[in-house]
Amino acid sequence: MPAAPTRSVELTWCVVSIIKITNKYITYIQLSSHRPSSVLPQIEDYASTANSKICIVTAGARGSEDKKDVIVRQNTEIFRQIVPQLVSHSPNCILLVCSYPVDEMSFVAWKLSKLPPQRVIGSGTILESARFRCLIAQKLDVHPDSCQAFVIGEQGCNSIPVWSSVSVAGVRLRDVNPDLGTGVDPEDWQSIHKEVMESAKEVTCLKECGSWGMALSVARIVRAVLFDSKECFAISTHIKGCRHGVEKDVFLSLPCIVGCAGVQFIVRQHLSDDEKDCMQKSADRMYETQKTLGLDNETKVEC
Ligand SMILES: NC(=O)c1ccc[n+]([C@@H]2O[C@H](COP(=O)([O-])OP(=O)(O)OC[C@H]3O[C@@H](n4cnc5c(N)ncnc54)[C@H](O)[C@@H]3O)[C@@H](O)[C@H]2O)c1
Repeated sequence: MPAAPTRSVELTWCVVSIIKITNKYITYIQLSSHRPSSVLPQIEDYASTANSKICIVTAGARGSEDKKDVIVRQNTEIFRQIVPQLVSHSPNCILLVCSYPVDEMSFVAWKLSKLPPQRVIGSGTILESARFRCLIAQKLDVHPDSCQAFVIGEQGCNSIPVWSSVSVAGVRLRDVNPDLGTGVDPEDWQSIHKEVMESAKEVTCLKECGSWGMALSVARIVRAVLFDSKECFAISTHIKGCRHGVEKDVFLSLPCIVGCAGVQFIVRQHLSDDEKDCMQKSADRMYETQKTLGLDNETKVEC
């Protein structure tokens, strides 16, 4: 693996570095950097991206994550410049969105691209889910691969840990501890979700860069698409009508089977009433933000 630059490590750079060494078969990766760099090729001419199987969009405005509404509007303008051009040259591509805030930007990319919803994927809560599994595994002293656990919904502080389905080797932990993940749990499993949300800051503090974990997650999604592996990831997807009561055109994370067609299907987890309620609240928040983006008149794609 190439040595990490000491300053200003962009997500694009990390994704490309990881994919280069793990995957020989990628035909093209969309790079978003405008910044002159000896490492990142610059794309001025979108024709050079023609017939990509997968286009990864990491372009985004810099700004405080507290000002999410401002960033959504700025990034929507950036996506207007990028997405239609990309898709016109690669009409059969899978569009993989990483830009913040990923759920809103996946919706924007879907609207602007006019692609079928299963071909627009947001990186969503894939990294949170990996960290969640890891911390649960540490507490139980088992390998993370032996733990099934997902963080779903909205990426960030409103994400939802699905305590109701956490299991090890098919044993649901709620069957062992019915209070698992609740406020009255004597074992305080709830604090693990807090740790997941704080871990991004901690990683950035310790490593001076938080992009490598995200880049590894993106590389896993890319591999699943290119090798049609049908792996299951918590990624941001169009969730309307997915049986959790959400009837709005919004993108939120749910466990999805990923293959060459993008999201092959959404896994229908049995959520508790509280978890469904949180999904609905996130969907309502998304919908309110989306209404302000002026995308309502874009051509609607049938789901
Ligand atoms: N770093 C992470 O761990 C991480 C994780 C998840 C999501 N994200 C999100 O992914 C995005 C990229 O992260 P980053 O750390 O690389 O940020 P960054 O600010 O270093 O990179 C953003 C890139 O977008 C480019 N850009 C801006 N406007 C553009 C336009 N109109 N056309 C083409 N390119 C344009 C910039 O030149 C820059 O290269 C951000 O939105 C970030 O919030 C980052």
